[in-house]
Amino acid sequence: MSDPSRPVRTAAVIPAAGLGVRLGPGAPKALRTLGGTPMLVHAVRAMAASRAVTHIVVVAPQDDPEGVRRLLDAHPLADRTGLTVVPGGTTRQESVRRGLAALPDGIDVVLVHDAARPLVPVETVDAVIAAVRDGAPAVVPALPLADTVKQVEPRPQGTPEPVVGTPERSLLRAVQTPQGFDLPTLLAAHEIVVEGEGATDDAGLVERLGKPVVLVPGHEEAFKVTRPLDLVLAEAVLARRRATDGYV
Ligand SMILES: Nc1ccn([C@@H]2O[C@H](COP(=O)(O)OP(=O)(O)OP(=O)(O)O)[C@@H](O)[C@H]2O)c(=O)n1
Ligand SMILES: C[C@](O)(CO)[C@H](O)COP(=O)(O)O
Repeated sequence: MSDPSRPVRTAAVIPAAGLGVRLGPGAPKALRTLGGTPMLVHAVRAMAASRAVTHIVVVAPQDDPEGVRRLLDAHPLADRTGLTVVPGGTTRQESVRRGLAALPDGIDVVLVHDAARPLVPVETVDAVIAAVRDGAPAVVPALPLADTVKQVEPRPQGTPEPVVGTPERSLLRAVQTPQGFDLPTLLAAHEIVVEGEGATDDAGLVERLGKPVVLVPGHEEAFKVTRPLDLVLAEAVLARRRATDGYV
């Protein structure tokens, strides 16, 4: 049983081992720069900006975790935040699992945050942490959709796809990261869901446990850098922050 007099300790796992195929040729996505600074460094700073986060585990591209450690050591964090770097796996789910295995003892709340969402504001991070600390086992930042969504019967690329339905848009949300969990819940979720039958996010694994997942408001600037146009938007957001907020 947990000791109620012990302070809650919060850590963040940052999966950063993806290739960034949709962004096009180049270095692994997390190592590409935004305003001259690697996207991963922005993402690590975004987690460290929350005073609640005491430790960060970065899950690095498999081929060079030592290089990622050197890169992060060259961009030091405040002393209150510990840092571990481990090599990633071939899927996001596997990378997150490796990050969870590297957490230090004594962590109660864990955030999982895509390196590919480098500009999430600290207010969003803190809102997720607060909701987990208030007792929700799984918390996800989310936004309403701007586009109408169609369900289709998939066809090979270039062939028109038949529409089979139009889900009611007001009931849909686009989910972001960081997603926050009480640690035993996320560990249990990763344990029961086998690779290949996974979900595209960690909260999806928790849903399969039958545990409640709740949403808090996401933020437009927490978008995922996925395609080349996202990089243009990220550069613009960063330039505005640097000009107006003294952001580094
Ligand atoms: N094997 C993988 C695949 C993805 N990720 C991480 O999961 C996050 C979300 O993934 P995504 O945006 O899909 O990144 P990529 O897999 O790099 O993109 P793509 O699918 O275009 O290759 C990213 O921070 C990515 O680095 C990871 O740690 N390990
Ligand atoms: C976790 C996530 O960012 C939530 O929107 C998303 O599911 C990751 O998807 P990807 O295809 O791995 O980028």
